[in-house]
Amino acid sequence: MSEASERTPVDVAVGVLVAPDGRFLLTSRPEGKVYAGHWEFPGGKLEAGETVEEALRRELHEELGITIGPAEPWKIELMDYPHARVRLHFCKVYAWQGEFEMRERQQMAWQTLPVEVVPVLPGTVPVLAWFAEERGFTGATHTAA
Ligand SMILES: Nc1nc2c([nH]c(=O)n2[C@H]2C[C@H](O)[C@@H](COP(=O)(O)OP(=O)(O)OP(=O)(O)O)O2)c(=O)[nH]1
Repeated sequence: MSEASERTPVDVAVGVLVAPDGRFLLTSRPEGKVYAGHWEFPGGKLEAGETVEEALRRELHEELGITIGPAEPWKIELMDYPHARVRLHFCKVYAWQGEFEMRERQQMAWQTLPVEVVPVLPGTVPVLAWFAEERGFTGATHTAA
């Protein structure tokens, strides 16, 4: 792969599931993926022809076994990793149906600020800062790995 195509951003749909009590869902990256064991918001790459919402609905069904209601676009963030450049489309989701099943043997944790699980994925850190701003939370949002 040429350097230029390696650095073309890959679009990723990411779900920020918010429960009625304000807690949000983090999941750990499965074994075998880059950053395995790091905590993130669940989601994955768009497939050809998919919208962000379609990709999110598919990914959360594949990974967590749930069917999401509407996905509300929230923020877009570009991240440069050594392995890839990704454009993260964070969407808030307030409604879903079905029981959670960790279909990739990942772990899940409902969290609030400050986040207790460690380590969090670098691409997750800005989201915690947006939550802090929204919620008037001051102080460290997470424990640095
Ligand atoms: N799901 C998710 N991915 C994130 C977040 N922050 C962040 O930088 N990323 C990055 C990590 C990965 O490079 C990319 C997502 O790709 P992935 O490998 O999880 O997606 P996928 O499930 O489609 O994977 P695969 O089929 O290619 O194995 O986005 C986040 O909060 N959630």
